[in-house]
Amino acid sequence: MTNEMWGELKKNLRKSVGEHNYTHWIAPLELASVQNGVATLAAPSAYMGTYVQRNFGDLILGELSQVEDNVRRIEFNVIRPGLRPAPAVNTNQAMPAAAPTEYEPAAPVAAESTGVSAENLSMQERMLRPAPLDPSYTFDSFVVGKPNELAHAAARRVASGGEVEFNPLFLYGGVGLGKTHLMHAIAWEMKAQDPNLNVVYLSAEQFMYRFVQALREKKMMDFKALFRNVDVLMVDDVQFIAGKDSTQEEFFHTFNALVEHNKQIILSGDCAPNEIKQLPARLSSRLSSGLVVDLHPTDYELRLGILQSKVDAFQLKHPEIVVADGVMEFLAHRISTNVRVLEGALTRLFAFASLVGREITLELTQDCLSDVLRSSERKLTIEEIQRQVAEHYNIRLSDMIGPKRLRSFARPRQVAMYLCKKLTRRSLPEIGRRFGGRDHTTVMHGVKKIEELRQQDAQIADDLEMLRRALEE
Ligand SMILES: Nc1ncnc2c1ncn2[C@@H]1O[C@H](COP(=O)(O)OP(=O)(O)OP(=O)(O)O)[C@@H](O)[C@H]1O
Repeated sequence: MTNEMWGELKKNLRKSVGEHNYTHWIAPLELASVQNGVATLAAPSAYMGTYVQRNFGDLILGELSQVEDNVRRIEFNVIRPGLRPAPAVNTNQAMPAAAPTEYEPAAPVAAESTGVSAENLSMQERMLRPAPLDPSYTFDSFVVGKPNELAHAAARRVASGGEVEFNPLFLYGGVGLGKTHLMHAIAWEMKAQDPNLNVVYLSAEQFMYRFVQALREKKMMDFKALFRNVDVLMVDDVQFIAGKDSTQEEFFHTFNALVEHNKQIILSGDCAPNEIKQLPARLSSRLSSGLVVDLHPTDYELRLGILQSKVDAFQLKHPEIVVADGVMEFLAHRISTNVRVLEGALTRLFAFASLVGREITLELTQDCLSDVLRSSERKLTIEEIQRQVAEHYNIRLSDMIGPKRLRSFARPRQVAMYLCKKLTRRSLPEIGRRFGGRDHTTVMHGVKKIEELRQQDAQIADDLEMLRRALEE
């Protein structure tokens, strides 16, 4: 991706986020690299990176993926004072093995904020310096629901210490579903039980970064010794090392040595080990040898529970802010992409409400979050609706679309037409075409009929509500 493309992309962002947000948050960002599906942006401070990630992360990702279709994630690096960011690199370019980088990876925020420069740290501190743990990522703040209950139970079991039962514990799932949160929670819990326990948490990218550093400084023996002496090793986003031959080789040896000594390993990834592309079979089978659990996409109830707990936490700090009825339900319905986006939306709402001193109403929510709501809008297709309705009424899809006028087919057909009209932006003629080439007046009649029945027939009203929920989830 070229600097020109990045410039163009920023112009689009400017339109979406408005002038004020653009000047403060987007304009200072530079694109450092796009590699292996990760776009790295350079921000002047860690705080800025975190803020942008939370509030505009999905928007930026959306724009980036229009230009580079393999971008799945964005990360932020901190520009060290006095250094300009490296020019944006071509995605096809492989990362030079030991290229000196002008950036600190995102994690050294702790060192930065305590004023300790990386150069002054000892070899041991540099190599094993864990990424900071987020104090808010604890078991107490983790909301458990059906989609994550197994992962939560496994994390709790591992955190309770004692005999190592599953090694490694491998947590996987889509973006922003709580993998990192659970890993930090395990680390906090273990440290609370035994403050002397050497728990090292870091991202796979940081593991690679340190490995490359050790190679460059000819400190491989130290690197090996240090990593093999930890009590608990946690590596986030392991898919990152796939295809990086020497890093994955070293990781494999570290992994084996720790397992051999009965040391707990906890890993996370965006998919199951056997689905990680370019990961050698022997490593993938080692990673699958303990307990592999996935975090499923959130459902409506879990999202509502998470929102409730976040609102409670916000209101502890800002008791003056009132959230009107229906706002959380609205957000839980409309933002189903991932929890990070949900949280970002809430943070923005609270910031806005506290600035203007107003109650958080539905209207304010829609105004303040119009960009997030737009980008989270799931584009339902007519086919999806037809399929769901056919399944609900237990009829074949072909009967729903076909010419038969039997009531047992005609009513579900009208329900499906009604939902297509309400939940998609398709025109009546277009809907008619997709229902076996029917005329738009037939669709209009069907929609009207269901609108009437909805008022008179509780069963139809229930069916519609259930179908709408299932489709919007
Ligand atoms: N069940 C939950 N309860 C409370 N907060 C949650 C829950 N799930 C996710 N979150 C919050 O959502 C945000 C994103 O979660 P987290 O960073 O753990 O996701 P992840 O699965 O590691 O994502 P990625 O794949 O991007 O690394 C965090 O702020 C986390 O606290």
